[in-house]
Amino acid sequence: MTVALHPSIDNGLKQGSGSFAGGTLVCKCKDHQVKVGIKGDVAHNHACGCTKCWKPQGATFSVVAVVPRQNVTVLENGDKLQIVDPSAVIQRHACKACGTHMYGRIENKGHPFYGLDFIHPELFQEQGSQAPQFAAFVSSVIESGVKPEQMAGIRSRLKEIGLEPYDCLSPALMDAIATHVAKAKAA
Ligand SMILES: N[C@@H](CCC(=O)N[C@@H](CSCO)C(=O)NCC(=O)O)C(=O)O
Ligand SMILES: [Zn+2]
Ligand SMILES: [Zn+2]
Repeated sequence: MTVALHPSIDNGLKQGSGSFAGGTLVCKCKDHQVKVGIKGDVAHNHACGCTKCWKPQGATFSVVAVVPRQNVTVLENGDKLQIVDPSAVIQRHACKACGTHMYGRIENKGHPFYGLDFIHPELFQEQGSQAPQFAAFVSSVIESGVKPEQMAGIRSRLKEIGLEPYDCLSPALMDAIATHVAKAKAA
């Protein structure tokens, strides 16, 4: 049986159009849905195995990307949003009714990713946003109940669909974090 990762990638990656102009993220409620407008395409889209990112029912990984925070606007039913864990680095604003995370915001101005919000592109009502580029925090799925002996199958399935598995972030993002830290230390 094929290893299930996430419904939006289990049948292979759907490449982005390369000219996605933005769209609307919609929560899973049947009515009074929370809607969040996003300007422009997403960046650094990835499958994330961490325990904190929102995943649809039954998924092992989330699919999460970043956008500049100024490109994110709550359009409808923002009164249904609440912060999942105010002490977390990424403050995830979730729909109180259905639990879907609509955007995650970093408020710490010293954080390497300050200025970027985390969103789940599968919630776009439009097609064409950037496809996932890699898989992050892969070993962390064990914290959600995956057995260590399942990891070889998970990593090989990720590679098969074109997502290089990393146990933290991708080398490009780890380099960006280290560059930020080095500059902060030098200042
Ligand atoms: N093993 C932990 C890892 C959690 C973690 O560090 N997650 C990252 C990536 S989230 C999107 O890529 C992170 O930056 N978290 C900050 C936060 O969640 O506030 C686990 O699985 O819980
Ligand atoms: Zn909802
Ligand atoms: Zn995560």
